Formats: sequence, C-alpha cells, structure tokens
Amino acid sequence: MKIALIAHDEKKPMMRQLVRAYQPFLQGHELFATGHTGQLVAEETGLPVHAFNSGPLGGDQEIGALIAQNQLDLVIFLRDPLTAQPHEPDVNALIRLADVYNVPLATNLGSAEVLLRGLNAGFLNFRSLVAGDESQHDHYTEP
Ligand SMILES: O=C(CO)COP(=O)(O)O
Repeated sequence: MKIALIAHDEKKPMMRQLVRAYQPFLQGHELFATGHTGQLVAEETGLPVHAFNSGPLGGDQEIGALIAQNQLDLVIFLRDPLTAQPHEPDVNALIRLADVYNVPLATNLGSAEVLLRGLNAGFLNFRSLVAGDESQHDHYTEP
C-alpha cells in the first residue's frame, strides 16, 4: 500500500509517537510525506520515505496530485485545528481530493490508529480493486 503521512508542526510530536509505535505496521509499505514530516518519520522508523516539499511550499499539493492519480491508498494527516495555516487552501484541497477518490484519510490520532490497525488486518485490501481506476469506486454491493 502507498501511505502518506503529514503532520502540522504542533502535531509533529504526536506523529513521532505514532510512527514509532506502529513502525511494524508501516514496514513493507511505500511511505510518502511532506518535507519535515518525512524527515521525522524516517528518523523515528528507519524506513525509507519519499519526502515532497514542505507543506507550505507545495507538499500538500504534491500529495494531492498523487491522490488525483489514485496513487495513494491511505492518508494520515495530523492536522492542527487550533492554529491558522498560511496554506489552508492547500490543506483543504488535499482533503477534498481524498473525498473525491474515496481514499481513507485520518485527520487525528484516534482515526489514525483505527486505520493503521485496519491496514494491518487487511481491511484496506479493497484498494487494490480500485487503484488506478476511479470508475470502480462503486464496485461493491456488500461488505
Ligand atoms: O504543513 C504541513 C501540511 O499542511 C506539513 O508540512 P511539513 O511536513 O513540511 O512540516
């Protein structure tokens, strides 16, 4: 699976804890991140991470572009809901695209843990059915 990890500055300590705790679940997957988040994920996990630009310099848009190509299977975006971000439009655009393409997206620690446990349990395997073909998004009639 292709997983994007992003954290606003206030949430970076939380991201450190999350990826350290779930390193075994992340291992074996392809990791992508915005610039500074990518550095800390690589430091904490020792795993290879494809780091894009920093968020305010276009990193969210680069990850959004991957979503638009249906190239991401899971996004964990620990957003800071209490601090105004200069690149708020980019943040909103990324989240909007995840909704357009039905990509599972966690925006807080609780939902991140659920999705990572789901990933480990194989709940995201349906993504291989839709990857690269958004017309297949309504492929299933039963769970
Ligand atoms: O601002 C961000 C996401 O909107 C995160 O960017 P960095 O990972 O480069 O700090």
